[in-house]
Amino acid sequence: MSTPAAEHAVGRRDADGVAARARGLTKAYGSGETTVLALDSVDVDIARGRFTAVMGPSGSGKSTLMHCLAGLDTVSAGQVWLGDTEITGLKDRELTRLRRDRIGFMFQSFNLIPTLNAAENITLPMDIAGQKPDQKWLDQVIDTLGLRDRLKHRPAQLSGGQQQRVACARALASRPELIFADEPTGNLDSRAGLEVLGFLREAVDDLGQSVVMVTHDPGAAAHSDVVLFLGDGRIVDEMERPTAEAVLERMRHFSGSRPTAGGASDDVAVDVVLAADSDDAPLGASLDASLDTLDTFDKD
Ligand SMILES: Nc1ncnc2c1ncn2[C@@H]1O[C@H](COP(=O)(O)OP(=O)(O)OP(=O)(O)O)[C@@H](O)[C@H]1O
Repeated sequence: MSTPAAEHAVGRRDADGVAARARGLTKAYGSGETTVLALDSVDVDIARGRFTAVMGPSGSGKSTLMHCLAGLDTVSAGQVWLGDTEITGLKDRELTRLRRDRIGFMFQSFNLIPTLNAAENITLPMDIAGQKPDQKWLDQVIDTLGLRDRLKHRPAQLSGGQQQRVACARALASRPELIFADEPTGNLDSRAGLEVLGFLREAVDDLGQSVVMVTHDPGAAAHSDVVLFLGDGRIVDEMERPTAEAVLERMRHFSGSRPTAGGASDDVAVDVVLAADSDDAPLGASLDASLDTLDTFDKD
């Protein structure tokens, strides 16, 4: 999945400002002796119109950072903004509306509703919100993602890659200010994963979207404009125009990396980069995941 940074244009950095921002962002889980400091006073700017990857060893705080930036989790201290809106301190109802109207989500598990076809899944968040999609934009997204002839198919009738493309279209449908993608290629074989990364890249380059992607895969991170490296709840490094090799090298030298259940995190990264193509993409989205989706796009 290695793509030299030079192969793609750098997203429109700085020109359009900051899509999300955090200052002194601190998140602690638990209390007393069992407190875990998942994020330790993080300052970060997520540039608008760029593709940002977040990497780091298991337990370094990647998901927590994404959840706090997306208003899916509360913070212990510090401030978070989406564009000019400070989201820390918003009430649940306001946060739900902000997520629904201004943020797109992609998850490793696709989170599609099994009983709805692709077209219905794509517009579900907007349907729930009572919003009418901009048909011209929607057509552009559907064609860019190559989903035109799959719109009537249900998730079980689609490959894993196609399901993730539907999830990508769903995230793009309302033209959100920022798309958060949590391991979007984690359940895909490397060919389908490459495709999805290519579409995220196009969403940034051709459609002007802003994307933040959490990944363990240096090959996936190489599709981004900039990689933020987390270690022990802090941003410890940043890499512009990453290549898979440079990211892998950086990960190897990580200090404070914590072992995962399956082995050291660096080994995971190496495995993913070296993994051979496989055609056995997992199919089907679980009902639990689908219910999570409904929660995420909750009505107000
Ligand atoms: N709900 C929770 N309760 C207690 N501790 C938590 C909770 N969620 C996360 N943590 C802890 O916070 C730290 C950061 O977790 P986080 O999931 O953000 O890491 P990560 O970098 O995304 O990890 P991974 O790569 O394994 O998904 C970890 O030590 C984790 O155990």
